[in-house]
Amino acid sequence: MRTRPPRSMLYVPGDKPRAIEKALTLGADAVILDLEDAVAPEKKTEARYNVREALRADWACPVLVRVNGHGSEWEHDDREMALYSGVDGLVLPKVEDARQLHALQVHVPLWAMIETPCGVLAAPEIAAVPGVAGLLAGANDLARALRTRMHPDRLPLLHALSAVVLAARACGKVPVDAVYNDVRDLQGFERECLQGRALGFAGKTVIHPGQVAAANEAYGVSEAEAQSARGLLAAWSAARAEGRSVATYQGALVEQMHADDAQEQLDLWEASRGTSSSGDPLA
Ligand SMILES: CC(C)(COP(=O)(O)OP(=O)(O)OC[C@H]1O[C@@H](n2cnc3c(N)ncnc32)[C@H](O)[C@@H]1OP(=O)(O)O)[C@@H](O)C(=O)NCCC(=O)NCCSC(=O)C[C@H](O)C(=O)O
Ligand SMILES: [Mg+2]
Repeated sequence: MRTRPPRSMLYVPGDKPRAIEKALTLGADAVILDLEDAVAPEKKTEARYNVREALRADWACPVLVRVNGHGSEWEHDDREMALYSGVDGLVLPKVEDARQLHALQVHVPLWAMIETPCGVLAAPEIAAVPGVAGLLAGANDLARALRTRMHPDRLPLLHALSAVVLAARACGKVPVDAVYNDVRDLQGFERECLQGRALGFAGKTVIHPGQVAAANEAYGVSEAEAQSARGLLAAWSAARAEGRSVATYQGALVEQMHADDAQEQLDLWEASRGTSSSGDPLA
């Protein structure tokens, strides 16, 4: 079966049963049940209980749990509950040191959040840990730590965001972009998706039902893109049949890497046909 990285990963606060129930049907490629920053300290135990119950449900997509941070009083119990309940992966917030991950003896994929200056600087070692499936950028914590402000074009964060993409891609792992805070501003969200895709992210973390479809579309392969990939591959095959390793398609240079990219786009297009539950986006 062809697989694809998640286009959308929906955070759902662990202390909001209504939102958890709703998340079952929203069409996200993955759901992250959150026990960390979306849950107040006095609600941590209740949220962990809710998440344990939620993991029993029949989900159409992989379900991950974001546990509380390394060294927190809740981290151990969160992790044990999630692993015991059959979670599809753990999201680890504010990872700063690969040794933290090497020490974890778990059997599920790890998604490391890069959201501190130390995390950005250690991203290459974190991404290289064998159990790490992907890196998630955390723009809110990064902005706070860098003493910058959230900015429409994200200029102050671009270096860090690109560092996340570089580290993940260098290790064959999945880079996932940060959340967009203004849930009423769909246009701004779509703009940021396009920017994230251009930077090399494979998908986006989202925080509201209204953002899911737009992320799936922005990070998916459109019919027009698939068509163009087919055309490029035909031009490339014709050139190769004549012994050439350079071609043009619609006036632009085509070499092996362009053909590889077009083939990857076509594979993703095929994998994403039908519902989001067809195939495992996190496999
Ligand atoms: C951002 C929100 C607080 C907005 O809440 P609200 O104004 O209540 O939303 P709506 O009234 O528009 O909600 C409409 C219905 O949708 C459901 N809903 C809302 N959010 C979700 C969700 N995430 N998943 C599933 N369903 C959701 C509501 O229940 C309403 O349903 P109904 O009753 O049927 O009308 C809120 O959206 C929210 O809490 N979002 C998630 C916040 C979160 O998870 N935060 C933590 C992750 S982000 C982060 O930590 C950043 C990162 O670490 C960093 O550093 O950057
Ligand atoms: Mg954060």
